[in-house]
Parts: sequence; C-alpha cells; structure tokens
Amino acid sequence: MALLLQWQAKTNLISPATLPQLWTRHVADSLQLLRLAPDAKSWLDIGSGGGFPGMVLACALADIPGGSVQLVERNAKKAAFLREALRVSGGAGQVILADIGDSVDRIVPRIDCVTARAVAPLHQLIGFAEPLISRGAKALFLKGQDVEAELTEATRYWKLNPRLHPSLTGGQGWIVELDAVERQHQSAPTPNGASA
Ligand SMILES: C[S@@+](CC[C@H](N)C(=O)[O-])C[C@H]1O[C@@H](n2cnc3c(N)ncnc32)[C@H](O)[C@@H]1O
Repeated sequence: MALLLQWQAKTNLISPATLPQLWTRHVADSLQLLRLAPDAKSWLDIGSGGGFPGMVLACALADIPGGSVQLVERNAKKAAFLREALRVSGGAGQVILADIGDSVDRIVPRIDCVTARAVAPLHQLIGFAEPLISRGAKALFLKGQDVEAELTEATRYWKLNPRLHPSLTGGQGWIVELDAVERQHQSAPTPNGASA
C-alpha cells in the first residue's frame, strides 16, 4: 500500500476519491474473492491496474504451495507498477503486459479462477474469459449496482447460469460467479429476412 501511494502521486492508479477507504474499497474488496474459490491456486486477473484484485490475491497466495496470479495489464506504466509491487511484496505471480484479447489464447497453465474489476462490460469480459472458462476456470467478476442490466445485455450473446453474491465490503457491489458459458447461436435469417 505504501508503494501504491508513492506511485499514485505520479500515475493515476486508483480513483483519488477512494484513497481514504483504501483498505475496504480495494484490499478487502479483493480478498473477499478467496472465499468463493477456496481451492483455486492458479488465478488470472484481467486489467489489474493498481493491483485490484490481482495483486492483493498474489500476496494472499504467497504462502500457498502452487499459488500464483497472472496479472494481465495492457498499460505499460501500470504493468511496471505491478512488477515492482510483486518484487517488494513477494507476492506470487507474473505480470503480462498485453491486451487480454490478444493474449488469452497464449495462456498455457490451467487457470482455476479468472477475475476482473472495473475493466469492461460483462458481455465483453465473458468474451475475454471464455477460452479459460471452457478449460475449467471459474469466473469471479466484481460489478457495481448496474449488474442486472449488464446480465440482461450479456444474455443476448451468452447462455449463462450466474450466481450473484452481494459484496461484503458495502456499497451496491456484486460478484458475478460463472462456471460455464456458451455462445448464443443467432438463428440464421431466412431468404425473406425473418429469423428461422
Ligand atoms: C479502471 S482500471 C481498473 C483497475 C483495477 N482492476 C481496479 O479495479 O482497480 C481498468 C484497467 O484495465 C486495463 N485494461 C482495460 N482493458 C484491457 C484489456 N483488454 N487487456 C488488458 N488490460 C486492460 C486498463 O489499462 C486499466 O488499467
């Protein structure tokens, strides 16, 4: 957290308005995911930014044999922060400087749990994570009060059976848990333009 505050002075890693609630809004918000996937060892966080939830999970997993978090971040400055944060904290993980859309197919180790917070709308996140979910990963996406609208939009593209968990850290937050997803097949248009 000291390193985050130091870098925050030069790089916008988290919203300045949330600085007074660093430990609840960011650290506890991240840690609450562990209880939803207690056996997961291999994690991947999409768009880790200032390290939430990925960097916090990397610290929590540091003493667990085989525990590790892949932190995928496309912004070079934020990726540099994450590398330094892993170094000073001894967190278990690696930083991947890449756009998840271009790199997810190159993730070789089996991922037990894929996470994201404040990165993209749900239907897009599912698109990014689908290759990992289809290989057995659980998805845990931290979402805000618009979760119902995001789920409705996502079901236009995906067949889902989501579990919704209220955030333990207050506010209007939710965690969307997904164990399987399937792309919706658009029915082929008939020659007169109507859907079959
Ligand atoms: C609003 S910040 C949120 C950071 C962090 N997850 C949090 O909740 O504090 C979104 C981050 O996701 C990264 N990002 C957005 N789209 C991405 C993508 N397709 N691949 C990798 N990183 C992405 C951005 O560079 C940015 O650092």
